[in-house]
Order: sequence, then C-alpha cells, then structure tokens
Amino acid sequence: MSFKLIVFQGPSASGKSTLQALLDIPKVVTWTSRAPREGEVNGVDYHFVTKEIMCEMFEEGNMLEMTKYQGNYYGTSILSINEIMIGQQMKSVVMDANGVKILKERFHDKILVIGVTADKEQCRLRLLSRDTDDKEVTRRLASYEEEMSTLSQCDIVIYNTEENREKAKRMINYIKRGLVEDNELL
Ligand SMILES: Nc1nc2c(ncn2[C@@H]2O[C@H](COP(=O)(O)OP(=O)(O)O)[C@@H](O)[C@H]2O)c(=O)[nH]1
Ligand SMILES: Nc1ncnc2c1ncn2[C@@H]1O[C@H](COP(=O)(O)OP(=O)(O)O)[C@@H](O)[C@H]1O
Repeated sequence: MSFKLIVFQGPSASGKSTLQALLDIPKVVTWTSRAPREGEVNGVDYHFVTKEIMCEMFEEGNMLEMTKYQGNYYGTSILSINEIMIGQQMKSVVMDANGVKILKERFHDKILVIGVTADKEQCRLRLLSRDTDDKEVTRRLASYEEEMSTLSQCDIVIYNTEENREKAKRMINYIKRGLVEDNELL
C-alpha cells in the first residue's frame, strides 16, 4: 500500500515549504486566520479566513484538527483529508506537531512524516530576511524547541541547513523517486 499523504513538520523557517515545493506533488490547502504574506495567494498557499470562520468550521465539525500557533488558528478540513484517503492521488501538507500527532493517530500507515530542521540561528536569520518585524521573528521562534522535541514522531528527518542544502535536495529527490515507483498517479 502506498502512502496517501506526505506531511512536513518542523520549526518556522526550517524549510518545510521549500522542500514541499521540491517534492512537487499536489498540496492540501489548509485553513488559517493569519493574514496573507506578500506573494501568498488565497486558495493556493492557504484558505485565508477570519478567526470567527475558523471557530465556526471547528464547532460545526468540519475540521479534522485545528491548532493555535502564535496567536492564529490553523486547521485541516475533514473533507480534504477524506478525499485523499479514499482517492488515488497522493498529496503533501505542512503541519505543526499537534496536527501531525492527530494525523498519525488516525492514518498511521497511510502517511509519511518528514521532519525538517535547521539550527535556531539559521532559522532566525531566515525569518529576519522575511519579516522585518523583530517581535514577529521572536514569536515564530518561540515554538522552536517544542517543534524540535517532537521530531521523534517523524518517519524521516532532514537537516536542512545552508551547508546541507544540496544534500537535502537529493534526499527529497530520492524520496520522490520511491514515491513515484509506489504510486502510478505521480
Ligand atoms: N496543525 C496544523 N498546523 C498547520 C496547518 N497549516 C499550517 N500549519 C502550521 O502552522 C505553522 C505556521 O505556519 P505559517 O504561518 O505558514 O508560518 P511559517 O511556518 O513560519 O512559514 C507551521 O508550523 C505550519 O506547519 C494545519 O492545517 N494544521
Ligand atoms: N537549506 C537552506 N539553506 C538556506 N536557506 C534555505 C534553505 N532551505 C530553505 N531556505 C530559505 O529559508 C526561508 C524559509 O524557508 P521556508 O521553506 O519558507 O520555511 P518554512 O516553510 O519551514 O517556514 C526561505 O527564504 C527559503 O528560501
């Protein structure tokens, strides 16, 4: 049985989205109450909605899981995951440790969890080049230790530092090759 969903977990700016893009398989678009960043597109990067809508979706039972991360809600709709689990098209998603825990409990054998890490200082510098706001950088790094301490729930961990950039890329290519062999729809 091939994997249905490839999940990326790790601290902010460790490179989850970068490696997800390299893997290049369709993405699950999750929901968030945070504001879009420059260049982010609604319905492509996230479904950007208000906190109220997120809470409504949760209360109405439409969310498989929902987490609060640095003051904003993030969540995955049940519909998006059920579609994958009954369908043939493998997808990828980026999630925090809380979301991964729930997915693993529900779909242990059907998901491959890739942990992505980098040194805190490198993450800080990457965040600084993205967010000019120092406070925002500090907020995002506040969960660094928690994300690192839960990496044992990942099936594979990629150390995605500047020095390892090429190696990380090759690891993703190896994973992709294996997945293609496993799944004729990729
Ligand atoms: N549990 C859960 N976490 C999510 C979901 N979507 C995104 N995240 C996580 O929310 C956190 C913040 O994401 P984002 O605001 O895009 O910031 P970034 O990680 O700093 O690029 C990251 O750890 C994501 O993995 C989701 O649907 N569920
Ligand atoms: N191996 C690497 N070396 C240096 N910079 C990287 C590496 N991987 C990703 N980056 C850069 O780090 C920043 C954060 O990456 P991103 O994939 O958005 O992280 P995340 O999704 O984990 O928050 C981006 O500017 C990206 O280009």
